[in-house]
Amino acid sequence: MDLKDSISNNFLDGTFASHIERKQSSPPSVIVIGGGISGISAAHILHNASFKVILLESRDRIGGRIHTDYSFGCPVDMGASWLHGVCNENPLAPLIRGLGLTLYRTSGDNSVLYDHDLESYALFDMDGRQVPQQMVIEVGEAFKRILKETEKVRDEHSDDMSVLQAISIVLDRHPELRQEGLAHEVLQWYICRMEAWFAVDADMISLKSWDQENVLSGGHGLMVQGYLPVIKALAKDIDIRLNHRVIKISNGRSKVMVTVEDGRQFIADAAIITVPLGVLKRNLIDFEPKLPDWKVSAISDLGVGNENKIALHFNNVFWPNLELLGVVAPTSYSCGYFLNLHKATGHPVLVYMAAGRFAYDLEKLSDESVLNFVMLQLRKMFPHASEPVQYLVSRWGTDPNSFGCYSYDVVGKPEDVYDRLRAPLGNLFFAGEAVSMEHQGSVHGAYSAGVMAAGNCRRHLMERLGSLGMIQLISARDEVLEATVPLQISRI
Ligand SMILES: Cc1cc2nc3c(=O)[nH]c(=O)nc-3n(C[C@H](O)[C@H](O)[C@H](O)COP(=O)(O)OP(=O)(O)OC[C@H]3O[C@@H](n4cnc5c(N)ncnc54)[C@H](O)[C@@H]3O)c2cc1C
Repeated sequence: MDLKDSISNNFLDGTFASHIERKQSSPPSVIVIGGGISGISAAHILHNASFKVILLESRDRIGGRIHTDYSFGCPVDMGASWLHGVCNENPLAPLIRGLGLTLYRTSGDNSVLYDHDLESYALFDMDGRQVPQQMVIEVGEAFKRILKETEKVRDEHSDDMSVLQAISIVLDRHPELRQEGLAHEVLQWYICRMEAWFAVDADMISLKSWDQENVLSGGHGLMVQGYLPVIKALAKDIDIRLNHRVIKISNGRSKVMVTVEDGRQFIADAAIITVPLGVLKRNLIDFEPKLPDWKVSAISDLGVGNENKIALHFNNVFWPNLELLGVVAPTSYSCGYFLNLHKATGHPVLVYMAAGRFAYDLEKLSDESVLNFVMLQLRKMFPHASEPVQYLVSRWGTDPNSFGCYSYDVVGKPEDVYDRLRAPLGNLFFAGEAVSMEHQGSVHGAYSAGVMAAGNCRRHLMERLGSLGMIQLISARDEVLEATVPLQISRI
């Protein structure tokens, strides 16, 4: 590219940086770092507002922690798969219904413990015997009472503690809530489900924060066609550069210069950073000037959990028509469960889900060993289970593009951690699921964070660069209101 091309491109090679003045008539330029839903939504908004936008993504694909795999001949989400909050207030609802995507609702508003209605799962013990449904229901009730009692423990202590610690205090106080034998294993399974929601073990979940999330109404719906169509729709017409791993961000008074792994440099009026918190924690991006201490401490004050999925594709369906098939065990670490995609999508696929320390431990094994382990679990329930014809193993914890699955509140989390994470630094704006105070760890939270960062960046540049009459400002909200088709939900 010659100098002339570089200038007209507006994203300039660093060597020419000192020669460049932004032409009064040219639109402001923004570099978005990270091509997950947060970065893509930010780029989409700014692109529609006639800003010059370039998106730099380290992987060879877009979507980030949304990763719909099609190698089974059907969509399988190896990252996010549920829309949490199947309601019109969900910021993603208009887009999803506009695209005509179907949701399979796995739970209603009053679902027991987060995700699933009791009627649609079966638990088995280590010897493959099904746990009587009455016991599953009774222990579920006991678990709810235990959690209710932990609220008193919370009120009594000014310092935060882990949910596990609080449960143990409650069980000391209320021996009648303790469970023995098989019932104890079922209680561990409920704890395992809770750990899966936060993607960390119960000894790391904050008692003060665990139930403070503003959960949207409408229950939880699986994206039957996968999440990728949402990403593709938002990514349309955006200048996306794959295999561009950002290693350095220099934040000047009027320009931001971004350097990628192979040494190429891009310059724009502002940048929006949406890389995962796990990546920021590893200091894989060099900031110049260095990030202030309050930002560095915010990055370390929020946790990142881990969850992995092992998807199994079979020739035939040998399991019952239920949504979840669980194995109970003496510890929550040893409990496990399979999501039955056949019920939701009609495809013969089971997805084993592992969270917390266990998810990290699985990543120490080869794919083949992981498969062997998961098949052992499955054969506890169904001794004659056939071998899968294909399988997939995720490794979100060690993937250098994510280093974890999503953020969680650590025990003793400072109140203002989200404000500090989100706060811009001059021409640098921060988005991504981890900066979403209300809906952290979710796709819709990441989306909203991207929309918000784009809005803040746009306002900042308009103030800084003067009035931009030529810019046609189209907000996400305007587009959203056009979609009037209802959400398509099965199993209501
Ligand atoms: C296993 C799993 C299950 C989940 N289940 C659900 C669910 O059911 N429902 C739900 O709502 N949410 C779920 N989530 C969470 C949800 O996927 C995330 O909150 C959301 O997708 C995050 O989007 P993001 O844009 O903030 O980050 P990401 O999607 O991670 O995007 C960040 C992008 O930055 C890129 N990047 C990293 N480093 C660099 C670099 N140096 N330079 C350039 N690019 C870089 C990454 O490759 C990535 O594409 C799940 C996540 C996982 C992993």
